[in-house]
Amino acid sequence: MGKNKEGKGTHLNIAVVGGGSWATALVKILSETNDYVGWWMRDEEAVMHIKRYHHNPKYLTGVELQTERIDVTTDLDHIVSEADYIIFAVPSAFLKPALEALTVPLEDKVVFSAIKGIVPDENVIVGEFFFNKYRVPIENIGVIMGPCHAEEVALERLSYLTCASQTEEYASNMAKALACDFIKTSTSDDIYGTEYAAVLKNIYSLAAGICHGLGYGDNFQAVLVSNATREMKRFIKNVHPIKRDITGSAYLGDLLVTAYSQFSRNRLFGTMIGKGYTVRSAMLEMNMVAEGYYATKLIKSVKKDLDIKMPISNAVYKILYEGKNPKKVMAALAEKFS
Ligand SMILES: NC(=O)c1ccc[n+]([C@@H]2O[C@H](COP(=O)([O-])OP(=O)(O)OC[C@H]3O[C@@H](n4cnc5c(N)ncnc54)[C@H](O)[C@@H]3O)[C@@H](O)[C@H]2O)c1
Ligand SMILES: O=P(O)(O)OC[C@H](O)CO
Repeated sequence: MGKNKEGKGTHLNIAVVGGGSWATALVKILSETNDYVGWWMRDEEAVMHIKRYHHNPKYLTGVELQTERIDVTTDLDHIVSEADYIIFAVPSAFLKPALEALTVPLEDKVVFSAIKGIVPDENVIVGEFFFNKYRVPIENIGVIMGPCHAEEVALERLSYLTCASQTEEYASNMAKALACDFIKTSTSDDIYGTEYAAVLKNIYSLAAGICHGLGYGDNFQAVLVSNATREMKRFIKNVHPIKRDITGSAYLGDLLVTAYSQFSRNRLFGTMIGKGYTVRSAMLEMNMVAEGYYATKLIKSVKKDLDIKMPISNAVYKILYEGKNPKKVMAALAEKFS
């Protein structure tokens, strides 16, 4: 790793996999700081559009991309072969299908997940999925987490990201690669805790949205978020008991941004449910993916052998997957809060 041509950033052989909002935001950041960014997306028309007009036609369309530094393609093998560090930013529900095209090994790569979800059928977080299915050593796995909406990256509003890996050098290299005028970065070794926090905060954001849609006010939302923080802490402590400060920005910070922000996909999805939309109609309304919808179901399988009280996740499950009345379920949940 060294300075890039303008001497202002770093150079890592790095690539981003994904064509949505977060992948686009990460490519924008990395092309500020790196000479070269590989970028895979599945949509050939979008690739042509980006090369010609320097904008993603579907996501963060206002962002002008520095395409002279970006190698954008639908050829996943090419992107993976060229890179040492690969960031995955495909919604968890589509990760396995996206990887079907991959024929080159990942074992010798440094694999970072920017995905905040659980892999369907496998019922594991993304880091574990790459370890189990692609034989990526745990030391080569990292995650990029923290309270950061792609839309605010597009606006270059100051944001903070946490790069976690059990190999300090990889976390630190990624943190340097992502740091720019509007992104501050820090490192961590808590790859499990930060990933689970990001999965859970999406479910709690759905709950916040549902309650907002039902007409609950700020006073109640604050109590919901306090209870969600405790639920998150109980869960993470149980699945990966190490010393951590749950009030850190990759844990509580991410919960707060997703529960309160106007940009939150999960909160928006939940708000629609609270207002009476069906799951199907809420999905059709959104051009984007609310990860919490999938996580609500999958976290149940992850925790089935664990004795952890998770009243908020259970309430969201009842509403989304058992068709229970949101008003009644949230009223019953509210009785359990303190
Ligand atoms: N958007 C953010 O601000 C943000 C921030 C941090 C992390 N993340 C995480 O990044 C990941 C990607 O989220 P996003 O916000 O970029 O998603 P998005 O909703 O912006 O984009 C959806 C992506 O999924 C693809 N897709 C949609 N339907 C598909 C299908 N049927 N098969 C295959 N692909 C399909 C689309 O082509 C697009 O690339 C998620 O895990 C999310 O939690 C998002
Ligand atoms: O708030 P959401 O649901 O759009 O999630 C996006 C990011 O995870 C926020 O950090």
